[in-house]
Amino acid sequence: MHHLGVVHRTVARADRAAVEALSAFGVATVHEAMGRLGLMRPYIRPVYEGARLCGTAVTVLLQPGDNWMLHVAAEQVREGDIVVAGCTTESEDGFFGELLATSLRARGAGGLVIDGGCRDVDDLRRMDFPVFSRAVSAKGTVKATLGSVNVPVVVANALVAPGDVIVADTDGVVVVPAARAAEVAEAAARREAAEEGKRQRFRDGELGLDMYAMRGPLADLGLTYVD
Ligand SMILES: O=C([O-])CC(=O)C(=O)O
Ligand SMILES: [Mg+2]
Repeated sequence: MHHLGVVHRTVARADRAAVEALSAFGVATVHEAMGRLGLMRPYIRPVYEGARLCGTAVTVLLQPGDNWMLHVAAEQVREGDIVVAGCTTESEDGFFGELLATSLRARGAGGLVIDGGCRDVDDLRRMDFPVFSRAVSAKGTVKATLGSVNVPVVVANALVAPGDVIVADTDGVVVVPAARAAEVAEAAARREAAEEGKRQRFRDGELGLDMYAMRGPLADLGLTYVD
């Protein structure tokens, strides 16, 4: 089967309870909890301050300067999905704006991640429809070439399969494979608990040098203090 011109209607979405659990954590915690994997490149940024999202991926493979497949994807969206769009070739055009956001929201989508451009940012902020993109661009797009929906897509260096969990906040975007969602949520909770312990010790004035037993290894390497 060709990779372009295909729409998969059946998606194995990550377990809802696991998605809900992951939504409580920040991107850095989720990334660490899954073994420092799954991060998109940091050029993908929220289009307005404070945007955040968590949900299951409906994936889109776009052609440069063409947003046709976003409309095709809208029909495949279910409550709690995030539309995640990669592009066959780098493109910063404004594929997405408030009209498409209105459509996606009506279908139950919780946001968009796009390795392309986005426009109508003031409206998106007012709507509080979270979008993470590589660019903001007023340049319009056409509807002329086929891409695909719900195929595995590489988005900003991260492989996204339909149904994977996407978590995005001010720190970036992380992809959790659907099969790992519950396990990663548990690891994230353990990590947060451990960090709370460390936070209290730092607050009390303890130094990382002592907390992490770093003095010995630093001396072994010959770190020298000079008065
Ligand atoms: O219409 C478009 O092509 C993109 C856009 O600005 C919108 O969705 O509002
Ligand atoms: Mg518009």
